[in-house]
Amino acid sequence: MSTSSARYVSTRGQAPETDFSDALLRGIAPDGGLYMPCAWPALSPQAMRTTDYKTLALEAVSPFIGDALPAGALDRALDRLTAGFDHPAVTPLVELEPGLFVLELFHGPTAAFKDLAMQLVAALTDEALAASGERLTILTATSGDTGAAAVRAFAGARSVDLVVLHPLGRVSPIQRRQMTTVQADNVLNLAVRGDFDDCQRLVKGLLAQEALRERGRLSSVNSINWARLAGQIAYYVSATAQLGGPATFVVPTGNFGDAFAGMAATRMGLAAHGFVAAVNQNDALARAVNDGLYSRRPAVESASVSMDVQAPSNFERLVFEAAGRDAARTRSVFETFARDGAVAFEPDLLAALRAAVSAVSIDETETRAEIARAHAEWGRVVCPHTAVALAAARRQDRSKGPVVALSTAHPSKFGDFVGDVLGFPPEPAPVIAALGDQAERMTTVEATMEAALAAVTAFTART
Ligand SMILES: N[C@@H](CCOP(=O)(O)O)C(=O)O
Repeated sequence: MSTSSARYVSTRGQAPETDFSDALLRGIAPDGGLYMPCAWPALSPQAMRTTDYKTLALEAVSPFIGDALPAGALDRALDRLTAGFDHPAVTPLVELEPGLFVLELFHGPTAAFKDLAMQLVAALTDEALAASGERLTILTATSGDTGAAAVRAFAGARSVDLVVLHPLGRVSPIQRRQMTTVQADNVLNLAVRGDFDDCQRLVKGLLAQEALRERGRLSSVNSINWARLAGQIAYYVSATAQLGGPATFVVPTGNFGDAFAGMAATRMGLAAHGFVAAVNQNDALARAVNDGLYSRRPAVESASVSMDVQAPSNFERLVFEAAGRDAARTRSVFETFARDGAVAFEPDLLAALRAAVSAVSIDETETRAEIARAHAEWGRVVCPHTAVALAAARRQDRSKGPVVALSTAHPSKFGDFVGDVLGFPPEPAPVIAALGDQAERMTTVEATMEAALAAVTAFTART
């Protein structure tokens, strides 16, 4: 394990280099780019041999922290993480049929894969704030799962205020109640009249607001925060260890953080046959990779709500890597996209993007059909996001090795839709069954910076 100081650069190249603690507590670089490690650390042989989640996560994540946090911080954070999971393997790998597996990532406190990194990030944030004596306001956009995981991880945290922006009426009722029924004074839920991309745009805009910054540190726990991705690398290592060799990973994709974490694992030396980003009909990423044009369209509503994203933030990290870490070129791509709503890739960049990931779009009809097929063929009840991944996984060539579809959420978070397809409701996950019937607390705002800023300012000024 490394104890040297891991350093971070911005994908836009106009922010000073920094360490893990600062990258964690900023969330996004001051030039609007995303932090990336200056160099990819190598995974230790020990990390790739063990199936013990805490051991492998310690090995995989510690080089990204170096000596930027107090000694033992990661060890304590991983104890907190693993204690919150209801499966001894934490991320069990299940074979569906020869050569096809699902990696179950939903055994945590909110029954979605976000818990794996969010619990870790919350514990590491506590450690960083205790060391610096600061308070932090966290701003987070969600299409359902991130917000629930963040509320669960940060509710009641002494040095943190958490503001979660979700698109009004566009998350599942369970996802909404996981956020809004938590009675914690340090949590504000904003229901935004817009879509997830509006919420993410507002978060990025709020992070840059001087008026808010003057009142204290601001950060985000979306996957724009490098610490989120570092935490998600571990389960690719775990899957490969459980399998005993490399796989093709099919990742249900929204903000592209999860898929990018897998690619990061391979940069660190993990063997994999490839990555497939499985998107729903919100297919900006698939169109970018398959057609070479990254263009903005309004998000459409789907059953796999957590993937209703048309401007996936982590695509910027992929472009940065594919461009050979050319920050000026990356900046130009994303400034063009922000200005014109579309950017075409030059042939060399497109070839590098395609070498890193392939992308498949699965529509609502196929999602429903896959939920029914998964139940008929394997007796498995799956959530719509997992169904998107499984439908894409069926299209993959298994002759070069096994295919692993990531199962990112428990079906009972989407009980109405899954129940409608199958004709019976999914068995609730214990953490869903335990959801109380407390009154919901949320504030509805327009999708404008003025409205969001006013709500956040009033919240942070409340004491
Ligand atoms: N799928 C997400 C959208 C935000 O993704 P993140 O990984 O960047 O936090 C959600 O469930 O909210």
